[in-house]
Amino acid sequence: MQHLAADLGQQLRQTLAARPRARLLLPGGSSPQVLLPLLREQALDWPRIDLSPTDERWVAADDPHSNWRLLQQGLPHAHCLDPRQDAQPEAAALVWAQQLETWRRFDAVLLGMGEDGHFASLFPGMPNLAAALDPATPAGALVGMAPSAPHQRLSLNLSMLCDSDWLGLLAFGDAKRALLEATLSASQGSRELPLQALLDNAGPSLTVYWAP
Ligand SMILES: O=C1O[C@H](COP(=O)(O)O)[C@@H](O)[C@H](O)[C@H]1O
Repeated sequence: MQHLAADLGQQLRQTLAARPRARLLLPGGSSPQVLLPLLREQALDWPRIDLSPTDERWVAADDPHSNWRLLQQGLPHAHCLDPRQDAQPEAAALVWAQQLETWRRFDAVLLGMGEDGHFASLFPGMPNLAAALDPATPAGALVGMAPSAPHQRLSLNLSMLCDSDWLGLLAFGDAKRALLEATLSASQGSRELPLQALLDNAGPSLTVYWAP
């Protein structure tokens, strides 16, 4: 995890040496909980860093399940954009994506994954999954649906998430490792498993950070 924090820190420092602001996307869920304190210790001019979650659960901003809340509390000196840009999820997704449009191309995007092969809030079996994983779909955000509560989500699509100078995937535990290895050795082309689409599309530009 120290290695990941150092790599992200270096990428952000390089960006801030060249430009006024750096743009960073981080995952929510449980995985970043170990990373955030290490990242906060990096020598970075945090007020010049714009941060957004890769996806958000459709709950109140102060709900314990909120990814925005997790990031905002973990990196309090960064400027963390709340995806809840409207009272309705569809409109919120639209406005959130419009705001992120002004940030692209991102400087660093770190993704998390689930044992079911989802990343961000792009879950297997979701009705609008095929379009969300199609690299030909314009970069944007959508309303996602998780199989477990909280069900309703906002998520950036594959095109948006991969539009970054630095792309990482954080995974903990043996089950995620086994899924990654099986997916990497599977034949390319199937987009039924979101993770497969990510690995196919990102190719060698994606660095996987695994920890037990
Ligand atoms: O629901 C989510 O799941 C993934 C993976 O979460 P984890 O708890 O297994 O690390 C996460 O990347 C995503 O941001 C989150 O909303």
